[in-house]
Amino acid sequence: MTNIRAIVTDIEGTTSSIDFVRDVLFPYARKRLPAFVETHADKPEVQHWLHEAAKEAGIIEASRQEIIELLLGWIDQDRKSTALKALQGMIWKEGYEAGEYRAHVYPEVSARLHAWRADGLHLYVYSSGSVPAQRLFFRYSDAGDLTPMFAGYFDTETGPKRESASYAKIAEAIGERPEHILFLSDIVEELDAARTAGLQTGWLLRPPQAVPVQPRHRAYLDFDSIEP
Ligand SMILES: CSCCC(=O)C(=O)COP(=O)(O)O
Ligand SMILES: [Mg+2]
Repeated sequence: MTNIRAIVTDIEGTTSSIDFVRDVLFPYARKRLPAFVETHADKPEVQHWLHEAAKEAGIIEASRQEIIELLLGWIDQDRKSTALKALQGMIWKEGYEAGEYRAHVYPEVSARLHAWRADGLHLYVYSSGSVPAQRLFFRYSDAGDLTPMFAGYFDTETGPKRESASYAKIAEAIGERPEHILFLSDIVEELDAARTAGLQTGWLLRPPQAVPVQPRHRAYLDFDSIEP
């Protein structure tokens, strides 16, 4: 890799385990979502995202209960809906602040982020989780508060992660040429989209995943093997 000035990393499957998101965060949000919506539906931000969810599903006239059912179904499908992610983030906040869980990060990640920062690289996050959820995730990580490592955060309000236009927008927002940015993810379609926009790519294949014989992107088992 040459001339990397910025690294943009995905979260789930890249800095952190899919199991933590699936087995801790999603069930926490699922259990509390109905009461959260009933309690906070009068708040403009909550109202906005409930309306966006209904719009996305094409059910504008839906009752509150129908929207709750819709959102619970989306949690089960792991649908990367911007509206669902925003609402999940608000619910997770309560869990982090109550000390119910800490966000998982793989053991080598914190040291690597510190080393890259010390080398003058600028670090960013791009995840389907909402930006507030990303900030909470790294603030309450099991490696301590990692938010000082990151210069900025992007979510699907910038655009879907499998569309190259999203990466072009991120490069513009960061103020770096795409070829000077390394995007890290566990999802090959996201990496394909980033490459189409001109970014360099790194494919995190955390064990027990097998590295294909001819991977479409440079493959890494962990952050220690990445030399930007
Ligand atoms: C940081 S919020 C929790 C993760 C989440 O909801 C999610 O969808 C993560 O997707 P990613 O794009 O990081 O693979
Ligand atoms: Mg991922």
